[in-house]
Amino acid sequence: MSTAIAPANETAIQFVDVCKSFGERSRRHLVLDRVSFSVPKGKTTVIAGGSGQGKSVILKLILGLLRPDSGQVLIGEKDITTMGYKALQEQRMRFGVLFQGAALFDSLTVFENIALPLRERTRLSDQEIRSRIAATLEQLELTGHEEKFPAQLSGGMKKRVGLARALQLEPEIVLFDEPTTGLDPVMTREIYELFVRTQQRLGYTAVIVSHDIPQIFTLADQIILLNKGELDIFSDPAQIPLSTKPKIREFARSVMGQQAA
Ligand SMILES: Nc1ncnc2c1ncn2[C@@H]1O[C@H](COP(=O)(O)OP(=O)(O)OP(=O)(O)O)[C@@H](O)[C@H]1O
Repeated sequence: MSTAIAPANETAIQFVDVCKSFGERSRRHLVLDRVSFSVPKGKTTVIAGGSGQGKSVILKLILGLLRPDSGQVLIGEKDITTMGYKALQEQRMRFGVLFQGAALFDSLTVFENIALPLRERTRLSDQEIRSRIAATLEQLELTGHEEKFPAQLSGGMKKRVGLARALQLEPEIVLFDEPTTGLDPVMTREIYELFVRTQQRLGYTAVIVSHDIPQIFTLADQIILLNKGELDIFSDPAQIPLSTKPKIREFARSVMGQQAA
């Protein structure tokens, strides 16, 4: 459990004493045990931890797709755990989401894939859509690829198209679930650098669930490590190997290699 809570006006997301378990009483599996943390506005936060530690559960709680057993999940200053369906739907408009596979439509060009949320959710003219997409293509180094189909793109380009699409409705918060799955370490690093540059330029809040250690750690403003229902928060990756908790030091040794020496 951690209590590193920032002032509300600087906070995009806040978990307060959140418990989440699954299963019947006799076989109850406690995944999050009174977890508290804040995600600062306009920064990049990484959530890391071993398999099955609850990283995806946290993303689903943020999106209101799961409700906690107890505790509060605040987006800005609104507690979403008590919201009805309609309010939650409106709330989700504030989010952009980028999942593992980027979920592109194979039969649509890059341009049409990126235009999809604008066509479905806005009344922008074709001209406005074209100019908005041109700006995003440039930011994500995709200019010149707009008429290609997903099958013609490299893995890294697909991820960039996925982010371009997630950014079209100008979200305040972008959630990434293992966004570099399938990429080699060099490409992973490049993609994260581009993602963090884009986040800094546009100013949204990024929450990244990732196994890519240490590549992403050195780029993040905040790192949340999840371990057996508890979490630890670091603003500087160099502090991880210096933790007073033996389990965290062990984690640092096993995944951060020489950095932990
Ligand atoms: N809907 C659900 N019903 C029952 N158990 C669930 C459900 N969702 C998650 N869990 C359990 O909660 C635990 C955490 O799952 P979660 O998917 O958040 O892990 P993770 O940290 O994202 O792991 P990975 O890195 O392998 O994706 C797991 O034990 C999982 O089986």
